[in-house]
Order: sequence, then C-alpha cells, then structure tokens
Amino acid sequence: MAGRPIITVRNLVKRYGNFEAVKGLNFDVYEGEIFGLLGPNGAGKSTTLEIIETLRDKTQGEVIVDGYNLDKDPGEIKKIIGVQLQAAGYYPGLKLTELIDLFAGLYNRKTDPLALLDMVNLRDKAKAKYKELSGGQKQRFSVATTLINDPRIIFLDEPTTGLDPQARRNLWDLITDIRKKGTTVILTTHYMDEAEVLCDRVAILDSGSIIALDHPDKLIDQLVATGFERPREVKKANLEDVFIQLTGHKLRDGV
Ligand SMILES: Nc1ncnc2c1ncn2[C@@H]1O[C@H](COP(=O)(O)OP(=O)(O)OP(=O)(O)O)[C@@H](O)[C@H]1O
Repeated sequence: MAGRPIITVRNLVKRYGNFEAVKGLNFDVYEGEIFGLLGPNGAGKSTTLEIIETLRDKTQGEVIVDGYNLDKDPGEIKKIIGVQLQAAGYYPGLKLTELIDLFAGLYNRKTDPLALLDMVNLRDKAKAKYKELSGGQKQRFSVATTLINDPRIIFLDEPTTGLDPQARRNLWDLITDIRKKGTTVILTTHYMDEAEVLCDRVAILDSGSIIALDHPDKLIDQLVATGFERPREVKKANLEDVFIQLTGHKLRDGV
C-alpha cells in the first residue's frame, strides 16, 4: 500500500518504574490501510495503542498523527480518532440509541443512530439495552461507537476475542467495509488467521520491540525462503470448516 503515513512513531519508549514495556519503537501506519499489531501477552501492544490514542503518557519518543504532534496537539488527535471502549465503558441500562446520542453529545456531533446501527447490523436492537446484547452484538456496537465522530483512524484492541466463528467473520467484513470508506484501521489481535485475512501490514512485537514488520504474505514468503516447510495438511478441511458448514454462515445472535 503506497499511502502517505498517517501515523508516525519514532523511538517510542514506555517505562513503568524500572520496567521498560516499550523499547524504542519505530513504525509508520499508512493512510487507508489496516495495520495489525501482533505479539504475545505482555509484548506492549495495548501500551503502544493507548499512547497513540492519547490515553497513556509515553516516557520518550515522538508520535505524529495526521500531522499533529502528540506532545503539542493531543486535543486535535482526539478529534480525528475513534477508540473502542471496553465493555465497562457503556452504561448497561441505556438503550443503544441513547448511548449513541450520549457519545455524539460528548463529541458535539449530530449523528443518525439508526444509520449507524444499520452499518453494524443492529438496527433491530435499537431499543435494546446494552446489557441485553450478546457478546458479538456488543463487539459490533463498540465498533459502531468508534465511528460516531467520523474519524480518520480507528483503533480496535482485540475486536474479535471471544466471538464465535460466524461473528468473527461478520466483524472482519465490517472492518473491511470501514476501510473501504477510507478510514485507516489499526488493530491488535492474537489470531494469526485474522491478521492474514484482514491486515495489509503487520508489526510483530516481542518484549517491547518490533521483530518483524511487513505484509503478511511477504513475512510468510521470507519464512518459506529459509527452507521452512509446514507439515503437510492431509485433510482438505478443518474443524472450523465443519462448524461453519453445519451451523451456516449466518450470525446467530439476532443479526
Ligand atoms: N500500568 C502498568 N503498570 C505496570 N506495568 C504495566 C502497566 N500496564 C502494562 N504493564 C506491563 O507492560 C507490559 C506490556 O503490557 P501491554 O498491556 O501493553 O501488553 P499487550 O501486548 O497488550 O499484552 P496482551 O496481549 O496480554 O493484552 C506487560 O509486562 C505489562 O505487565
């Protein structure tokens, strides 16, 4: 993807006391791409995202988001990004339309809640309370709320964790649709199949450092070029294929 960098991170360091969780990261995210941050538990993915999102202080380094320097213009950065809240961020007893109106008010924006719910296949749940949604519906709703301020970039931290195979695929489609509309997406995931399907480029973090950064295909090709060969798959399908064939492609949680 030959876009211009919309996020530039240089020599980013984060220390918690004496512990260095992020050790001098350098990377760019290009406008219009889906960029994945991968890595084992504790690698520093959430810390890095939260620093760029202006939610966590950095120790050192420079972060530029769409031309705005994090040190000088965090308020401008907040205006152009969409951040996914954890479930605890939503009042459980409010209806979905009320929650959207509430967030729109915080952003000082006018939004059509039903149009937004349409995007994430939740129009028929407009009058439902947040606490009445299934896990997949909650995830879709939280992605919808990242779009309320019409952001240039959205941040998704493990958006499909805990979802069933249909709900995961549905969320992949949603993320792809959001990108098609020109929004840049930066996400973390522990699912390598998800990163392979969704991400234009991925950075693999380990113990606070980037150990690889490229297109998923290129990283795979590089590994194959070393002589690595996966044990041959004897079966032409896997258990997930069985599951999807048996239970269908449709979402089960009320669509
Ligand atoms: N507030 C904090 N105080 C001290 N240490 C912290 C704090 N937040 C995170 N850490 C540590 O920093 C390291 C990176 O944590 P981070 O949450 O960024 O990792 P992660 O890659 O997102 O992990 P996971 O995949 O488990 O979500 C971990 O060792 C973690 O224990």
